Amino acid sequence: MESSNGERPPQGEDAAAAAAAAAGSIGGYESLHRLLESNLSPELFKEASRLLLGLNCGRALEAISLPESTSILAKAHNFDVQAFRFDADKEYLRQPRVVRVGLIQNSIAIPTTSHFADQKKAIMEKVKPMIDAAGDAGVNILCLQEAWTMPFAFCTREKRWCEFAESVDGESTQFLQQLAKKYNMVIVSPILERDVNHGEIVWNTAVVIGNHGNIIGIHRKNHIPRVGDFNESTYYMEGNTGHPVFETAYGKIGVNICYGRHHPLNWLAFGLNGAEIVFNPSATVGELSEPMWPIEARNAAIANSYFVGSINRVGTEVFPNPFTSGDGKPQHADFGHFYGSSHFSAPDASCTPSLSRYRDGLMISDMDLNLCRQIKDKWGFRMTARYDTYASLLSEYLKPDFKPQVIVDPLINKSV
Ligand SMILES: NC(=O)NCCC(=O)O
Repeated sequence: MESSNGERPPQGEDAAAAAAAAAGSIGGYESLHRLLESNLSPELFKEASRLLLGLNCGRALEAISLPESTSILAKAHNFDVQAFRFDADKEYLRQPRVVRVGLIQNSIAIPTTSHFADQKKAIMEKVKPMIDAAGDAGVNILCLQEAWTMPFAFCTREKRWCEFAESVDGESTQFLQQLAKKYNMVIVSPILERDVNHGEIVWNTAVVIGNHGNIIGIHRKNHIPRVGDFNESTYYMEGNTGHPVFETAYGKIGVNICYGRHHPLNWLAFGLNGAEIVFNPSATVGELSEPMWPIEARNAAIANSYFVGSINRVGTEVFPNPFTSGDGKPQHADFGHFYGSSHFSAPDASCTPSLSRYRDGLMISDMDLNLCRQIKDKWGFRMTARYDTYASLLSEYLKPDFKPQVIVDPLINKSV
């Protein structure tokens, strides 16, 4: 059946998703992939997928099957699960290094007007079955979304939301440490951090928890947005942890938190430090960034010969007090639609389809990390980069008397 605007409503969705679509929500179609799948012939869909998602080792990415318990949890708790496999070529001197990696995207659990303690508890209760599903599926490294323990309240500029901040070894870390140990899984936990040893200031931080439940280290968000309603500079400053790469039991990982994905040199720095997988836990809305979303992480994976796991939260979060965007438009009480669409990108330019644009989800991928070096050998980007010239340009640029290297056409004003 077609709607009045000629679009087919989503197929096989749950009631909430169908209601969102019927209401004309920007959530509408679940993903580009599913939109194409439901509208193209199988033959054309295969070709469109090849063009959009690329090929891995000359083939379309294969879906992998997961244990029944994962599907049961997904059904019972109404989240999307998708799982794929990235291969690498066979090598004679190295065994394959296959790791199973997971990404979790979710909406908040109860209204932002609820007691803060209840909100946090409800989110943790909501995310727990998704972590259990990842654990049951044998995920080795799991990453949650940016500031996962709270609504993304920074649009409001109200300081009371700072109450969600926790010390690095606080409540959410302790909760995840048990699960990391239980499932022998590395967990990346992006939170609002309260730095108790430095004047109780607040940071946007990812805590990296090892598979023994130990805290391996932290990374603080390097680039703080000042765009649209993303007024995060009201709450925390640019991070002071550089570009650490955490060598875990399953591979070398980095975390490029949200807005850092717009900065190619930020991605580069994790690559120079040897990352094999970089996570990009995010919170971003459709009107602002959706056209950029499938491009930036994928480009970073290609340019730096590593895998990228991109995560965005889901849903529309409505806040108690309206705020303005400082653009002369009417005040409003929500950011807009967080469009989910979490996915993986690989160094060979292939990528998975995305999770739902409006449902909670768990994306799982097996990835042979040998692909990183194979692609470095094939394309030689590290070898052909001109780091010396970039470094000297950057050091000149930082000087107050920097002059851009522009050669003006002496005939620029001459009429023809
Ligand atoms: N959380 C965050 O940094 N959002 C900024 C908006 C964007 O980068 O799309």
